[in-house]
Amino acid sequence: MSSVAHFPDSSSFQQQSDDFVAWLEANPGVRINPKIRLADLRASGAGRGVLARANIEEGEELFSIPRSLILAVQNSDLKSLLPQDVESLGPWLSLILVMLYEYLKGANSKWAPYLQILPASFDTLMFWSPSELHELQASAIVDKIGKQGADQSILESIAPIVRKNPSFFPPIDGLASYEGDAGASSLLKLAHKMGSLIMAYAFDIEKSEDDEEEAEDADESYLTDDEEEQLSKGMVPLADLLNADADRNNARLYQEEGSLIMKSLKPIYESEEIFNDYGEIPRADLLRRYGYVTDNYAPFDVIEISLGDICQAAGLSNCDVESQPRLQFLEEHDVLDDGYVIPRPLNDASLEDILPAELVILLTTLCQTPEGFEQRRSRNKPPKPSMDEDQPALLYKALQTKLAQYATSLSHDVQLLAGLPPPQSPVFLEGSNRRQKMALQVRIGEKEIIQAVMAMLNPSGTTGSLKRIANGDSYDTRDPKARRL
Ligand SMILES: C[S@@+](CC[C@H](N)C(=O)[O-])C[C@H]1O[C@@H](n2cnc3c(N)ncnc32)[C@H](O)[C@@H]1O
Repeated sequence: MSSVAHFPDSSSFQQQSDDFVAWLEANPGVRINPKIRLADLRASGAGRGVLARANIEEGEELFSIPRSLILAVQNSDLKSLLPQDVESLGPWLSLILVMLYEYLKGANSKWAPYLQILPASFDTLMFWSPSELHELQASAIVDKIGKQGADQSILESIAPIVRKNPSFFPPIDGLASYEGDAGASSLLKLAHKMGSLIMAYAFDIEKSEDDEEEAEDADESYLTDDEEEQLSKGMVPLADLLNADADRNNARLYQEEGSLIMKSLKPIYESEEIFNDYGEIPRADLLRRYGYVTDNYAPFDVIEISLGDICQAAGLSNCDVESQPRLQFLEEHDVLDDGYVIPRPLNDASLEDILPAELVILLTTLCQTPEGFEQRRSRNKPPKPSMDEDQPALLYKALQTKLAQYATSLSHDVQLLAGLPPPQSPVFLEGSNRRQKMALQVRIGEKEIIQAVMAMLNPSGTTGSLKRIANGDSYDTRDPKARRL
């Protein structure tokens, strides 16, 4: 959630919104439907958002932003100031570099009134302290934050350019340069701020036909089978001020030749909020990427069970492919993963609906008798996924292992949550308290899924038949994060 504390100068919040809208409207090619307005939603923890002033019809244009106004590598003069090809840094790092440049230009940046309204601090997981992250307990999201990797990329690819060009990247925080530990730490802080803005605000920008022709002329042999990888990122003023709340989505951004146009997807009534779509993301991922959660995303929650947990439950001493022939066999057939994602079972979903085929193949392979496995191996074919025999017991045991890694029980967490202010309450949680609450919501969702899947695997609630996978009893929960090499 964007809280009061996230905006640099909260006292001039409204003035900054007004300046931003005035700046937008002064730019040729910008159209803003008078039926919408930029609103202050800080009281509900949502920062700025866009509301309807009047009833809006389905398919109505809400606003149009010319491509030239997108804060993107192509539109910043940085690319002509540096000798190197900025775009070759890739979509993320190139935009981080350009945003650093524009941000450090201050009032001289073409995007100054826009940069001014963007938050200066975030609740995304990248910024959580170790003790705040601890509140997420055994959630697999903790291993997906990627701070170390991001630090390394910034130091390797961005720092040398920034350090070599102090006139384009003037040091801040009273530093003489971005050299040394203090310089590196100041640069990392700034670059993470830009990276986090990109993560929560930027759009993947499809090329306009003109750009595509230019790219073809420049390099006719250019080919890619992963178009998404090639899409550049851009910050689209106003379009990125729409919040999102799962299925409350009522608007979409259409990328047209010269401009990007936001249109309503359904009738929107006066005073209603206009919501974009951030996708069907689990709350853990919403927290990682956007730094907020709402209960409307709960249906998209998932759990991830690691290969290590499953191997442990099966009684294997480790999950090294080299020393475990069954894992090696699956690896050779490209059906072995480090972790398996199980979605929340909704609407009478069956095990077949929710369990990924690779997981069931792994369970089946681990449950085979030595003779059965040898036969499979000699036929050089992984088994067909099936949950007919010992597989449910093995998965049940692995889920028990997973559940035991969370420090508190589901019922304890539900009680804790009940003691906190509800979403619509006037008491608004700030800082670490809000983070704690969001972590609680995430881990409750994950524990609910684990328990629901366990109930599906063992509907009678007995553990009699589960004893068949007996040699896994010695599992050691001190090594929950065992990873395949
Ligand atoms: C694309 S921006 C939307 C504009 C943002 N509210 C602002 O004031 O700058 C995405 C950020 O808005 C906030 N946000 C989006 N949807 C939200 C919601 N339904 N509730 C609370 N915060 C939300 C989150 O902080 C998220 O990282």
